[in-house]
Amino acid sequence: MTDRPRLTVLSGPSGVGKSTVVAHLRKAHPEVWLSVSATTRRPRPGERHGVHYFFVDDEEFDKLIANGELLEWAEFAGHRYGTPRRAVLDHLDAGVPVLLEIDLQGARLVRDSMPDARLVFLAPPSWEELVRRLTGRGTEPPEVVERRLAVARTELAAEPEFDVTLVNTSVEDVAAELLALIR
Ligand SMILES: Nc1nc2c(ncn2[C@@H]2O[C@H](COP(=O)(O)OP(=O)(O)O)[C@@H](O)[C@H]2O)c(=O)[nH]1
Ligand SMILES: Nc1ncnc2c1ncn2[C@@H]1O[C@H](COP(=O)(O)OP(=O)(O)O)[C@@H](O)[C@H]1O
Repeated sequence: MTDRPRLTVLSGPSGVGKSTVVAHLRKAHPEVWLSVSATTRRPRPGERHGVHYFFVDDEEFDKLIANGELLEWAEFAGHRYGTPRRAVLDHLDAGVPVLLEIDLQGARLVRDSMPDARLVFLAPPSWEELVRRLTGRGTEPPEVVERRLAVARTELAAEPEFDVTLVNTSVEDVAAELLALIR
């Protein structure tokens, strides 16, 4: 057995600031490898194929599942999202710390298949602040925001399942705490 670095999974409700924290961390620490997920959702303005996500259609996603190419996958707010298995294992084998930013269902699946993974929950300072961030981001129409907030209520209840909780008050502080956990 090689001495593999640990897999870190960052999860938390939509709009809590996962992408913001991860972007901040990676800017200062590009040595942390962030898995790029496949998704059937359409790109938002500025999102690039292969950088933010691999944007695929339903048929391509079906193939990824059928070929066993996904470490885990889940349906979230009407779209499917999955972690390509090979790249994660290759980076871990090469000694590179790997970070996954995935939803609660995916975090549970990783916990079951890779018990050594460390599960980190990103929590909002308050419910009101979560609503403000998700609405303020302005990337989704009101009905999608509503759907994501409904999911967020159940996701917040799952916090005790995680190894660590970080409260996203300051992006800088949380990114530093996350880095310390990854290393
Ligand atoms: N299970 C799983 N969830 C994912 C994956 N990639 C992204 N997600 C999660 O899917 C949810 C929706 O992501 P997205 O549409 O980009 O919205 P955002 O996170 O609110 O910006 C978030 O909770 C992501 O963490 C994946 O590969 N697997
Ligand atoms: N610590 C923070 N304080 C204030 N606003 C934040 C903080 N972290 C993130 N945000 C803002 O909240 C919104 C949602 O953040 P985002 O990273 O897109 O969340 P997620 O990836 O969890 O869905 C964005 O507009 C972002 O700028």
